[in-house]
Amino acid sequence: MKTYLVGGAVRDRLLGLPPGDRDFVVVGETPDSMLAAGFRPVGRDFPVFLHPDTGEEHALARTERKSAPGHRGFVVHADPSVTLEQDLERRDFTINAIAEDADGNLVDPFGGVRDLEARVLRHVGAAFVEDPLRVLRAARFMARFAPLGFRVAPETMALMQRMSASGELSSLVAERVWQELCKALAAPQPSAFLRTLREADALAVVLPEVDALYGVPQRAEYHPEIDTGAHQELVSDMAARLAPGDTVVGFAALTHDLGKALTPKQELPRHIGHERAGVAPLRRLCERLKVPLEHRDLAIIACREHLNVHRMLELRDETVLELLERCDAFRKPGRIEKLVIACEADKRGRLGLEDQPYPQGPELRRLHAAALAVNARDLATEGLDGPRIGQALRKARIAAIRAARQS
Ligand SMILES: Nc1ccn([C@@H]2O[C@H](COP(=O)(O)OP(=O)(O)OP(=O)(O)O)[C@@H](O)[C@H]2O)c(=O)n1
Repeated sequence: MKTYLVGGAVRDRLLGLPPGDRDFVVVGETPDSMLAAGFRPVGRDFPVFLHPDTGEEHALARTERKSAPGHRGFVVHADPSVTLEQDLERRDFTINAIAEDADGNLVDPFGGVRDLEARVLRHVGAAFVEDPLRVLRAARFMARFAPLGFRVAPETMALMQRMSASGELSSLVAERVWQELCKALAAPQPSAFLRTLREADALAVVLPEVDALYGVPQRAEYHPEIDTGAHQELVSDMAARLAPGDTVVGFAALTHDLGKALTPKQELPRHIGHERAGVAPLRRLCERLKVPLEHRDLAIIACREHLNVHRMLELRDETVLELLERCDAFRKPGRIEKLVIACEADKRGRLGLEDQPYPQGPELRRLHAAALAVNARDLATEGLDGPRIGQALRKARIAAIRAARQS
């Protein structure tokens, strides 16, 4: 059986990055011969099989990689006469179209190694347009590789712009768009995802709520020299630095200021009420992309509460308790930590404040712990019951917060 390692595993090893999943391409086989060799099929539309021992994915060489409406992946036709080169020719980027045989020899007909060395993301050929998701893939590869010095080749960017103009991006299914956004948020530089999509005229199609922040001025005392769009880029990169790989924090950081596109664009914008105004566009985005509940819930809390967290040190004890209650922190303990990191990214994602500490974080955690130390069971043993327990619990928790503040 002629089997080659392809795609991300070869690319990442050549870049000296830690190896991820290994994908293989198999030449000259049919679904029946794969089954006869003990491989297990994956799904119905994909001629992909799992190795009986390693469980690694082996795809039959194919000449079509179209995404079809309603399909999560490709509609493909396996054909044993398809050569390795024909398969590689239909792939997205030259750096993803390098194959390696079992002896470690590279097969690189489209100059992938040269482009890796030159740090260029270049499409392989005309088949690039077969899958509009590739515009988003380019952007998420930039989120990962821009810190290594990568740029998109001008001819590839021109092609991406034509793909955006064709209107095909709006046919992408939500799950595929969300998956690329998530991979970008898990990468070291999510801002490169946003910038690449903007340059390709695609951000307004796939994330119009995020795109709407560009051109909206920031509050003068923050950084008047950049707009709200640039602020969300800085905040997203800071979140990736503070919580690497945490897409729940990353999504909250990205979307916390969506309301600023809706608050009046005065000469000295103060964006009063943007934290409440942002919830509606955020919910719309989450519904459209079928964002998982964990991501959605934290993003809504961060959107609504980020100003309260910033003001935390000045808040009254009652207001601190309300903030903690609104965060649902008593039921989901990890959430307060993530909220604090998203808010810290907001604060430190401002020019000149990158290395400043964020005292609200440790303080909020400390008060949260003090409030949590009081529980309803303690009060029940004091003979209280029913609605009076709720009131007493509130009072006792406010007292605990007050005591912790003074200690
Ligand atoms: N729309 C797509 C999706 C995938 N591929 C090809 O299939 C390979 C595997 O895809 P995937 O696992 O999504 O990406 P990787 O490149 O492996 O990157 P990573 O694992 O880092 O996500 C890619 O390298 C690329 O050659 C493609 O050409 N077009």
